[in-house]
Amino acid sequence: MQTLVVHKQKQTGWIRFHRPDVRNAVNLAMIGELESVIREWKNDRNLKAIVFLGDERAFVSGGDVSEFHQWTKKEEIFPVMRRMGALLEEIARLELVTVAAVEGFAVGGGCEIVVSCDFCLASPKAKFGMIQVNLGITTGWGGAGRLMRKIGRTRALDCLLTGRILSGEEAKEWGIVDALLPEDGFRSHVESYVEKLTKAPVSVIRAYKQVADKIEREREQGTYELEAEHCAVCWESDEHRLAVESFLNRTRAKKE
Ligand SMILES: CC[C@@H](C(=O)O)C(=O)SCCNC(=O)CCNC(=O)[C@H](O)C(C)(C)COP(=O)(O)OP(=O)(O)OC[C@H]1O[C@@H](n2cnc3c(N)ncnc32)[C@H](O)[C@@H]1OP(=O)(O)O
Repeated sequence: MQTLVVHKQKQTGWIRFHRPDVRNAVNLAMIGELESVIREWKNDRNLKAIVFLGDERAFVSGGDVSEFHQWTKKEEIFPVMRRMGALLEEIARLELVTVAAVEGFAVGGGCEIVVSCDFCLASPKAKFGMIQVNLGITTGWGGAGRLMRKIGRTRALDCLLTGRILSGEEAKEWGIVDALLPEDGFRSHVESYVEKLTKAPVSVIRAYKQVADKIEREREQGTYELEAEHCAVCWESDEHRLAVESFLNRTRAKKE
């Protein structure tokens, strides 16, 4: 694997996003690797949980702005958005406890990954934001619908429309983060927390996850296809093109 570091420990699978030079941005290689780990682990009847984590600087900084900008037409970007949206839907529906453990930035698609997990554990230094609006686009991976279901329509619309960045503490107050864990020894605190969440037998965990999934299905359809479509339409706009150019020029200018 080139973009992920994965291992199993006891009955928990650990997936660490690992593209540190671009703050763990999601590119096509990462989507492919994530699909293959999830599809293998979802059939492991011994596994109880999956923990997603990044590093101290970033959990995930969203889609890879440079790589994805080879595609400028909605017909080109829509399949990429829908593919990642479908993967997050699969993650949300796993019969395993899923945990996002966040130390640094979880922005854009990174925040969409967070809200597709059952739990979010964060360091006080973590930062969360649905910042897609700053690029003149919407969420493309189903995160808007999930955020609305998780923290309520008004707070979610505030995050989505303003692109505000929430600190770990604010995100806890807003309902995105379930527990704040100390920055020092963050990973071992995550391990202990996950150990408590996974005391139950596999059959109990799977049963409760089935119930949670059934309730979610009955309440409403997932919105990832709709979001992928909206995002693909916004992708073609001048606002988006200019915002991306400005982000890429900013990082180029820092190097000069
Ligand atoms: C496309 C899918 C869509 C969705 O459906 O949701 C999205 O995800 S849209 C949102 C895309 N993400 C962003 O716009 C975030 C961009 N990144 C940042 O704002 C910042 O990098 C950060 C995450 C707040 C971290 O800031 P900082 O610690 O100061 O790092 P730098 O900004 O200096 O970045 C270091 C390095 O990494 C590159 N980088 C960062 N994020 C991305 C990214 N998402 N895609 C590609 N590259 C990224 C950045 O260009 C720097 O590169 P170098 O200058 O070459 O070192």
